[in-house]
Amino acid sequence: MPALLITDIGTLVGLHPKTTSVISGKNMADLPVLTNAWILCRNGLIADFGTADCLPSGSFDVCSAKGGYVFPSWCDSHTHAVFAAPREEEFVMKIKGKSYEEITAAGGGILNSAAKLENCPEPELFENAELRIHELIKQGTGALEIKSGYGLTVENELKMLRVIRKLKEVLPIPVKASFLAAHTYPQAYRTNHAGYIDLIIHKMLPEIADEGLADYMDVFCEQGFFSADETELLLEAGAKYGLPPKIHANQFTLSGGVQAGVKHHAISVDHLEVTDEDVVKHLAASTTIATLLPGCSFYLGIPFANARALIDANVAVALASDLNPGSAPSGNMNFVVSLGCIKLKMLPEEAINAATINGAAAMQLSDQTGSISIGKRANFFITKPMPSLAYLPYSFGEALVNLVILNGEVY
Ligand SMILES: N=CN[C@@H](CCC(=O)O)C(=O)O
Ligand SMILES: [Zn+2]
Repeated sequence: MPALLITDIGTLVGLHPKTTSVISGKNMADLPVLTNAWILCRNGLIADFGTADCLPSGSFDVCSAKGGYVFPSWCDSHTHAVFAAPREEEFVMKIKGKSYEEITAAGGGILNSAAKLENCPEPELFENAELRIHELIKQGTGALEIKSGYGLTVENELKMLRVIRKLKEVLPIPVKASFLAAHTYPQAYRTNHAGYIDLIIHKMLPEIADEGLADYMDVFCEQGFFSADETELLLEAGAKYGLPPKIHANQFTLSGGVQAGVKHHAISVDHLEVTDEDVVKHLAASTTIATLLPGCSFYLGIPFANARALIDANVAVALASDLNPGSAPSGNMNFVVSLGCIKLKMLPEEAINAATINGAAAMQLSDQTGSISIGKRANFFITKPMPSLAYLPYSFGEALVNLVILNGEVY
């Protein structure tokens, strides 16, 4: 593969040193940039960058950024991107005034997706997801976490995780898999919670570990789903198989999920639409990342997470899409960054750090992506010319990504 030189970059964004793996608190407002820049990609990696007054010499393919901004690819650390079918029937119920809980009680929700997935052959599930993810890549996403959790039986959880494994093999971006059988109780275990937890711990986990199908252990810790005690039991079981936690916590209530996650050294606790001082205190005293999902709040009409309190307490905040058919049907990270600014009151610099380097950290990928640093994967996107950095989140909904470069090649 020939080296690729990108010239005429208006502003090159996110020049954190390669040693910076995560950014917390007030440091999140610091987003180093270089104007009138170039970047050189070799062997799939960032080989060098600099300013237009000292262009590198040698023979390369050359591509002009035409004055646009170059951003490190979005690192979307929380998605449910493998699903069989959308659920726009629930969308219409929602428009008519039904809540997420009411829709779930009426046969919608996670069990609706599980029924659709049960009837979807594995090759079709894979093709659907692959197409969906290619659309996300065109919108700037360059690293992705994907959860199981619409299987809820041994067979169907394995089906989901094998689809994710195949996606890891064929996609040009790094992908991480989280095992989320503890997403809800399947119908057969509605009144036998202990039985389902037993199935997860003694049947699913050993098989998944045996095939190396998951990177993380996930639990939906929420009233009506999995309690904090059940979450702890599941996290302990996951740890025995070497799966660190990344969990759903405090989406609707103070579920105890944050405290359970922190206690078990979670890489991240995600959602946090509901927080209190104790939650913030626990996160501040830990290295656990707070991953906020404003697309879910926007779509469901639930409160937005208190990003300011978390940042003020020196917590590392990441932003992710939560792409799923029930509570966040968009995986467009440009919109997520806009919501981070508009609804979470994050500065553009904070939101961009949250969706790049901190997203990478929430997937333990910041040694290879999430910033423009020599030696990292050459994964970035070029925008149309913009008047300023803040213009990207400001002009929400505008398609600003002009060109995507992955592994040093035009995508
Ligand atoms: N909260 C739990 N899981 C998903 C929603 C899943 C669904 O409704 O299908 C979420 O992260 O929002
Ligand atoms: Zn989720």
